[in-house]
Amino acid sequence: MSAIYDRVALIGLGLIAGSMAHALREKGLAREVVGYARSEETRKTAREIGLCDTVYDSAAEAVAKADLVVLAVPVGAMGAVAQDIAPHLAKGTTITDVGSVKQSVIEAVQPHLPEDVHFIPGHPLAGTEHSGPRAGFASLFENRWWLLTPLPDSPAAPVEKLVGLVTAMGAKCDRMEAAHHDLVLAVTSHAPHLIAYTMVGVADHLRRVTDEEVIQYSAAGFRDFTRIAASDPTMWRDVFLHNKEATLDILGRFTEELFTLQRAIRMGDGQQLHDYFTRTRSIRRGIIEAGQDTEAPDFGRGATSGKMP
Ligand SMILES: NC(=O)c1ccc[n+]([C@@H]2O[C@H](COP(=O)([O-])OP(=O)(O)OC[C@H]3O[C@@H](n4cnc5c(N)ncnc54)[C@H](O)[C@@H]3O)[C@@H](O)[C@H]2O)c1
Ligand SMILES: O=C(O)C(=O)C[C@]1(C(=O)O)C=C[C@@H](O)C=C1
Repeated sequence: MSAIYDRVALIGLGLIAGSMAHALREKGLAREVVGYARSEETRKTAREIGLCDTVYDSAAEAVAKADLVVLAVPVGAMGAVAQDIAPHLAKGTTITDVGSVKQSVIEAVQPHLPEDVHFIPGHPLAGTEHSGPRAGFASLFENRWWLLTPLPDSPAAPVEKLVGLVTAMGAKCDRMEAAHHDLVLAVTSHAPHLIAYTMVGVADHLRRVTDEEVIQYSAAGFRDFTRIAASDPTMWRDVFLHNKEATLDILGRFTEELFTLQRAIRMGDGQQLHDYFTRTRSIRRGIIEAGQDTEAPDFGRGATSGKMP
């Protein structure tokens, strides 16, 4: 593939920026990929593994002459990074970010940027529980959604160019309004992470009274929770603090549903439980049929019965 940008500057060299570096270089989508991370240790590791063409000791040097700058730091650090790089951005540069929350990032970043650059917020819906410069891999974005939340005055050409880049990395691109993004992700990503963290916390308390049995005999369902609950603490602290309203709204609804199921168990209402689980099973099957979970086994699609056995 031919290069789409001349010089891409990645700010923050963890899982997402690292995966972008691998994908961009493997597919030849940028003539030069440069980077910067705040910690000296991260920069050292990135140099050792040859993550970028050049890793700079300052964000200012990294963004100079870049035609695309990607902010790939925790959501709570985006504003300070934007302030730091703003005086060094070339006219006409596109700035995007990969933060898991969009409204608060826009509020934190946009005021610092000069008028002659194009800010196009974004969010790849792809990740793992791993973090840091060694965690990235080129295929992370393949067949995954990459949402862009362009601002009302974002000109079409830079947006189209960025759509071209993310699709060339293998992602499926969609555009969305930032507030809507934050509500959707509160349901599909943020609240589920908090529930996983909580469930593993509960098991950890229990472990102390059951002498390691909870861990020793942990079943597959619980193990899936532990994978999610191993995700980066800084990243997730920032997600919850910056998508407060939507997450609290969804957690309120979650608590209501939980009480309903709790009551059904207490009352021995098997039909209610069965109906509920039948509905949720069909959601899982819908996701698989839509091709969103390519690793899931085919478990006899369409065989759902609404009746209790
Ligand atoms: N991990 C995921 O599953 C995932 C998925 C999609 C989007 N995101 C978002 O992408 C962003 C990066 O996440 P990640 O998983 O790559 O995190 P990560 O922890 O792997 O990497 C973050 C990097 O940012 C650097 N950093 C932190 N503060 C900095 C600062 N002030 N200035 C410069 N560098 C700084 C760290 O040194 C680290 O190299 C976050 O905003 C996160 O919400 C994460
Ligand atoms: O697969 C995982 O480990 C993830 O949690 C990735 C995941 C998610 O799907 O919730 C996490 C946060 C992001 O902002 C986007 C993707």
